[in-house]
Amino acid sequence: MSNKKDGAGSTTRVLRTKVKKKRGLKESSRRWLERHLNDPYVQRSKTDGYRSRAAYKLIEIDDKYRLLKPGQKVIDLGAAPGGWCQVAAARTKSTAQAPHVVGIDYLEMDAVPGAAIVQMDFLDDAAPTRLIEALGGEPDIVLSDMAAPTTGHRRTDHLRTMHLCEVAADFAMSVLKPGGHFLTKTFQGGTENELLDMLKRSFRSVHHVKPPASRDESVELYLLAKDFKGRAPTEE
Ligand SMILES: C[S@@+](CC[C@H](N)C(=O)[O-])C[C@H]1O[C@@H](n2cnc3c(N)ncnc32)[C@H](O)[C@@H]1O
Repeated sequence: MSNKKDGAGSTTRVLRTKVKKKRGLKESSRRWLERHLNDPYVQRSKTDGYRSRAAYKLIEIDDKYRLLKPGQKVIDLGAAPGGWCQVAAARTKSTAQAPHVVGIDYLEMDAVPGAAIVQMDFLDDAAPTRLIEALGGEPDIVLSDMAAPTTGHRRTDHLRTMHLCEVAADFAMSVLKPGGHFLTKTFQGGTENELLDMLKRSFRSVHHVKPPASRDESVELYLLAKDFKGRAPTEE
């Protein structure tokens, strides 16, 4: 995959210029930028043409659990800048003309070949309908890498991201095909156990995953719920 086609290297160029200038950058920000730029996954993503190092988290999880298959329909929640969409589109590619991957983010992002992008807040009441319309049917897989913008207050950040995770789980259980899968970012500590119990009732296998690309020092974890049991038939 060429990074010239979709500008995967442009963010890094801007960051490198900032590090070089150093003046005006706080010490902690400068350290973060240096760590980011020296990160082997960041460097690999430039060579491989992925928009984000996050792409490798999905690649590693999918290589291990074999979720994505050609012809499947996928919804990617919190898609920008598009790394997961790139991986999902490549791994579900089939002869069908219609996009089989739909990503949503409130941030603007460049088009991803093989994926349709909906720019809106996933918490908007209209988002589920927009996503299903754009996909043209129910998904086989719902992915969520959504993270709330950080406030600096750890507990607040945790609660806000866990809320996104819970809304994503409700959405997945209301739209997935029987046998479908749900993968979501979550955080270590407390709340996710309630979510775990809810998912265990609806999926045949549920467990936490920490892919090697997720930094050891990060409290981030992924929750993988496989083989959706399906919804109870609605009463007439
Ligand atoms: C960690 S990034 C996702 C990276 C992406 N998986 C990739 O591979 O490029 C998290 C994204 O979640 C998005 N997000 C957070 N809350 C959201 C919401 N309520 N609706 C839509 N997107 C949201 C953020 O804008 C951000 O782009």
